[in-house]
Amino acid sequence: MSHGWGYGPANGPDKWAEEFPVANGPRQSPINIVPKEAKYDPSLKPLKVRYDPSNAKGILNNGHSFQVDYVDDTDSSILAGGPVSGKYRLKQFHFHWGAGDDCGSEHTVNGVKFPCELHLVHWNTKYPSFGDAVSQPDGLAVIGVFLKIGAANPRLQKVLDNLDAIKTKGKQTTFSNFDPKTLLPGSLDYWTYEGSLTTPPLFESVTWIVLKEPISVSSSQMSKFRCLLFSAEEEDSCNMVDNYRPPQLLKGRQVRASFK
Ligand SMILES: NS(=O)(=O)N=C1NCCCN1
Ligand SMILES: [Zn+2]
Repeated sequence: MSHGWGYGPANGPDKWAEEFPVANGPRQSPINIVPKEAKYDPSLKPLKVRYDPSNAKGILNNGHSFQVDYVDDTDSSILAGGPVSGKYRLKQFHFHWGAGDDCGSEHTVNGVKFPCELHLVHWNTKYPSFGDAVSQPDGLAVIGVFLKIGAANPRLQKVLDNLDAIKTKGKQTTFSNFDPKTLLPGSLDYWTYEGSLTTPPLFESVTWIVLKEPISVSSSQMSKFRCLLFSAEEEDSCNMVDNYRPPQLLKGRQVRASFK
């Protein structure tokens, strides 16, 4: 690829394998989840999630999405239990969304796309850092949460209120005192499978934990996501929309359910 990866016709998901051949690997993400084909696993533990709001550090337009970064030098914001062994530290959360309310999520359920999907990215503390963990087969655990059009979400709005300050690629601003647990639905029932990063370098290092229950977002709130730009301040403007990879082949993987 003569230019960086992205989501356009010249540098989008269909082209990623040219620079990142693992794109055609055996455990790529996202996938289409078929609930009737997911096996209930009674040995799966409940998810344990505890975040310290004071660990919130900043919010960044990285040119592909926007992310909220967390201080991860202690075990104060942790995911444990569920399908993972040990403790995974929260690194950041970000979203994927569509140009309209009819698409945008990366995972799908029975082929249904949601308008947006939240990813909370955690790394395995058996490794010294995120950078070390990101390429290990048990290095990351990402919680995926679907957003469904409905009532405006006041907890999400606290994040969206900061997007005007990071409109263009590379812009960042401080973002403090935010507990991402407030973005989770009431039920922590989940599907889980072994997969990958959904963006380059597409490392096959992710234990995916996709929550069954969506959270709400209003159509007006979705419009705020779409005001962000893929482009930098001095470049021609390109709206940040459709920043999602489509579902990939399951290649024999089992999807397990934490619920009956
Ligand atoms: N969408 S994803 O699978 O979370 N992909 C990621 N890539 C870079 C590091 C964080 N996450
Ligand atoms: Zn993601």
